[in-house]
Amino acid sequence: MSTAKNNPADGAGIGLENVRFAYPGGTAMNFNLTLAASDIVAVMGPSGSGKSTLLSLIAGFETPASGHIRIGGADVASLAPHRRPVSMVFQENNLFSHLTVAQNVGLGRSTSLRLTEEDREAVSKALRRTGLAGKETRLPQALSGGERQRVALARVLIRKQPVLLLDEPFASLGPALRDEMLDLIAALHEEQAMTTLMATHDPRDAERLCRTMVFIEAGTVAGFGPASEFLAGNGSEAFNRYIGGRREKR
Ligand SMILES: Nc1ncnc2c1ncn2[C@@H]1O[C@H](COP(=O)(O)OP(=O)(O)OP(=O)(O)O)[C@@H](O)[C@H]1O
Repeated sequence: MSTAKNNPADGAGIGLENVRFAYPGGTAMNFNLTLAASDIVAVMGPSGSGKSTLLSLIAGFETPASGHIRIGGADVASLAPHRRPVSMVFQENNLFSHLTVAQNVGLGRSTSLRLTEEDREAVSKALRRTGLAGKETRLPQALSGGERQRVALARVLIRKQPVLLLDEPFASLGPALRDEMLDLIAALHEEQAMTTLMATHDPRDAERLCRTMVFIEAGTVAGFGPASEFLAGNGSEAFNRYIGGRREKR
């Protein structure tokens, strides 16, 4: 693993220009957003505002009705999800239940699991890096929730894509595991400098990890700027109302 500090060449800038999308019978969404290469970004906003949809559009799981999505300057609109330079980690179900830990990670190199010696070494290294050495032959159901998410991150590591999308990846974990995972992502970002977007409802996640805030409301980017400013209450009134509501719920 490289110990190099953030190198902008490792991440890719992301640009969404008038990206229009609606689920059948759903509200019209329209996203405009420019993110610098290697930024680490919190995507926050009320439930149902469109955070997961935004990530799915970038990953290619949803197709816009119109507009442009650029990654590293290239329009990725016509590329299938597996051809985009993107890795994505969901809240759960990131792993194939019939494959071992090592095989699930190996999929990051070869979807047919035809792995070279170098690939196998990369898998072992990624498992060591994520604290999973010794668990190579386990099936996902024999792991804790935190371990399963670490397997998903090990796969991200060996894919080495310039963009990482995290859709509430720690929502099902307790506070201690959550902190451990945030630290792991911060360390991976330090090493690989991938442009990272994390959808979360928890301002503490954003505070710990993110430089930039994207605030989504009703299917559009309603706020954008330094995360520290938003979290200090200097972002927008709508963001403060949203965060205030969440703080009262705790
Ligand atoms: N597959 C789908 N088909 C139809 N409507 C959908 C689908 N997925 C999401 N929606 C709707 O689109 C809107 C945006 O959903 P999305 O999941 O992007 O919100 P979110 O901000 O990620 O919410 P949450 O914080 O609750 O995860 C919601 O009104 C949701 O009900």
